[in-house]
Amino acid sequence: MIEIKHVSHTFKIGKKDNEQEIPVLTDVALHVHKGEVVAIVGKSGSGKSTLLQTIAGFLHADVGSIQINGQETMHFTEEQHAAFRLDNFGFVFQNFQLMPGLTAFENIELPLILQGVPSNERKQRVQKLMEQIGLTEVAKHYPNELSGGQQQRVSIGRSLITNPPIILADEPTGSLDSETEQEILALIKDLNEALGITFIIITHDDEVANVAHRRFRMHDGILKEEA
Ligand SMILES: Nc1ncnc2c1ncn2[C@@H]1O[C@H](COP(=O)(O)OP(=O)(O)OP(=O)(O)O)[C@@H](O)[C@H]1O
Repeated sequence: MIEIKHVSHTFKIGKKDNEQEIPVLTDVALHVHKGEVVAIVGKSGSGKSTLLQTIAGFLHADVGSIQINGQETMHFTEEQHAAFRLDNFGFVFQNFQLMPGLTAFENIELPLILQGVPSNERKQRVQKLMEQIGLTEVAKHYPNELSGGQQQRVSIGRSLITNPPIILADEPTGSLDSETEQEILALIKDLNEALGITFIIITHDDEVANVAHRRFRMHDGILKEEA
């Protein structure tokens, strides 16, 4: 499903005559099977988010190969990446990144509008998904009227509505208390088991990493699988 080989990336900062190089990914390899939950743990600044951005095509790594569903994405144009992302990935972030002026329902509906799905079909799909993930009661609420856990459910709903095979989650429970964290982890587990969705989860937290089938550790840009 995801096959990453020999991916390296160095950020260059400062002016040309005084350029500083920050190596962030070094010869990274990662193979994720369909239906797996994989956790990437590691200290702040170790390169976890950079790897996720590289997989999603928000950032172009200097070298290496990234194959997703059999397609090499390293040399995609921006347009190709954008189209590929919409079909293949859902994103979940620590700070939810919901649109404050849209209701829970409208936030989840948004990716379908971007995909050009007709209004009737959109409403049906959003309603069905909101029932599945326990959000019907808050459909008309705005993000600032929701608890952290509810906001993260909405953001998971938004990531799922286009039926992507892969969800990339960057610290999905990072802003939640431990009880709400457990709820969200249970939801991730259910979605993986019921729908076979593949998850790559970045986390600092061992509790979160425990839901994963396999765990990798990033240390100074080097990724290693842990036993
Ligand atoms: N756009 C950028 N330009 C220059 N350096 C960057 C850029 N983005 C990240 N870095 C640097 O790359 C390194 C890795 O950052 P990254 O965000 O991938 O780490 P992380 O493991 O995800 O950390 P955190 O858990 O704090 O998000 C850090 O030293 C960071 O300062």
